[in-house]
Amino acid sequence: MSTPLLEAREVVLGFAGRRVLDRVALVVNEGEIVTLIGPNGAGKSTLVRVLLGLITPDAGRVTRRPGLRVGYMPQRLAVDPVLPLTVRRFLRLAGRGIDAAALTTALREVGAEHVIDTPLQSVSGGELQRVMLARALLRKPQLLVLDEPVQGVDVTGQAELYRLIGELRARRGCGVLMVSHDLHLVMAATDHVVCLNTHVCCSGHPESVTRHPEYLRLFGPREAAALAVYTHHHDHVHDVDGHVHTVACRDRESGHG
Ligand SMILES: Nc1ncnc2c1ncn2[C@@H]1O[C@H](COP(=O)(O)OP(=O)(O)OP(=O)(O)O)[C@@H](O)[C@H]1O
Repeated sequence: MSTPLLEAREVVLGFAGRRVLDRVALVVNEGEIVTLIGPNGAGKSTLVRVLLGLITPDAGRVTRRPGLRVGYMPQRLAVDPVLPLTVRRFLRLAGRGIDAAALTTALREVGAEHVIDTPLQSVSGGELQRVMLARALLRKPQLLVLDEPVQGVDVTGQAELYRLIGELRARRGCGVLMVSHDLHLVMAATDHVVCLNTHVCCSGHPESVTRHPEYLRLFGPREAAALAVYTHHHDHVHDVDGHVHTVACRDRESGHG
């Protein structure tokens, strides 16, 4: 097997003395879709930034394949609402040397060619996510990093976006690391799930994770997941510094909790 695109080991990070990431490990291989799930404030976006090299961890190691081309779709887009900016112009700002053909191709690939001359502020939630995806594709990435790619999109649109992400992976052979809140939809669209709550609570192939007692205890029954309701039952608690205190400890095959 070739070397991973991205690998994190024993990553630790704190903000103002509060631990946000605690000995986190994660691997993304070529052509693999890895999904980070976890409740609000679990450290998902922070971990993504550490993996991208935007934040240096306090301890641990992040290894990216040398010369790795990454297409990053951030969680938030800060665009001045009064700035006259069409989709075409917004995508041009993504980097030097982006020609008209590349721009059209990327938009066509995500099914959003029709909004090319629409002001960015006027596109729908689903169209905006597709435009952001097109922007990430412009770098011809070997790894796509998507932070909540279906936010602001209705359930049907979410399923379509996950299908599109799967198609892009198949067509381009790139790896995908994404952050999601919707367990139900993500389960069908990912190869590997990492459940984060400061530390890795459990991880593995979605099939085995969904059968894993720890997963069931973390996220409740499938119906609850379908409603994207987080019922995060732990056998441990986190103190104000983010440290883990075990309430009832058991050895588990995937992850520690
Ligand atoms: N630059 C920062 N300075 C201080 N604290 C921060 C900073 N960035 C993130 N945090 C804190 O770190 C914790 C993890 O935040 P993060 O955004 O990574 O969580 P998340 O899992 O992505 O949450 P959500 O699902 O709500 O997007 C939060 O408590 C947040 O307030």
